[in-house]
Amino acid sequence: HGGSKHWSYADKARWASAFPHCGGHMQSPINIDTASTHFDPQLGPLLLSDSNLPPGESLSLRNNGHTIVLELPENMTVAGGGFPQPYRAAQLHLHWGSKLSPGSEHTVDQRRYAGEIHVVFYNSRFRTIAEAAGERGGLAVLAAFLQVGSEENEAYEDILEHLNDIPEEGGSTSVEGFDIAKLLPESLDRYFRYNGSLTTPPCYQTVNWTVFNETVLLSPEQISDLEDTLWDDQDGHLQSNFRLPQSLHGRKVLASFP
Ligand SMILES: NS(=O)(=O)c1c(F)c(F)c(SCCc2ccc(C(=O)O)cc2)c(F)c1NC1CCCCCCC1
Ligand SMILES: [Zn+2]
Repeated sequence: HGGSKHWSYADKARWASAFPHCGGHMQSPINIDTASTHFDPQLGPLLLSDSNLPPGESLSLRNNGHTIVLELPENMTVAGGGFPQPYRAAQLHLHWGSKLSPGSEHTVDQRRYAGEIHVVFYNSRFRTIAEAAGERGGLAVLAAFLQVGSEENEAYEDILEHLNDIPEEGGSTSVEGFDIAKLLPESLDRYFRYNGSLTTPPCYQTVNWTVFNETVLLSPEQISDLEDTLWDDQDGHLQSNFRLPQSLHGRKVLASFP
């Protein structure tokens, strides 16, 4: 992944020179202007299967210098939601900000949330994610906004309690299986949908994006754990790992709700 060439969020203006797709016309993230979205009744609820991973199953959690990545079993799938075929789970990772400013990737009516979870899937008609990542409709990412609430979020704690094991880039640890669905909003039937890209190099324009309308609440301590515990590959705090909104270039954003 990530290619051999080095990149960082500090030099995101130069990504397109090293990774041509990053200069394309179907890039992510975007600002979602709710007044301009189009209701599409074909966009039914998303159906997650086999997301309740048994505690005996251990998952790898890794600090790759850009985010923390939790590997997911490929028998976990998502279907419905207007997808042509079921998609298999690959990994999930997070985007966050710093104490000074929030760090979601997508914005809604120019509002940026504290953070964002991305659950990455690949189209089951491909054998591997590497193959799917290069094909139109190959990837599907489910995105939900993280907001600061009053209660500790137990599902997120199953991940965040391990951050101290992986402060440095390249660090990895194992996490006991839990219900991955609990990391997403309760209702999977209200979401925005558009065609876009990976939000980091190589920026492949092969992602079917789903951005849930309902947000997920974490405690203030959980958000600050995420902001203050990890280091990137330049010996700086791993913070504000989000790309700025990209132009729609005429793309339509659909909504599963009126
Ligand atoms: N928002 S996103 O989905 O575009 C995204 C990011 F914003 C990301 F920041 C990332 S992490 C950066 C890419 C990367 C770097 C190193 C390693 C490794 O050492 O294992 C792995 C990956 C990241 F991994 C992803 N998603 C990956 C994109 C890279 C490969 C394609 C398939 C998995 C999805
Ligand atoms: Zn992401």
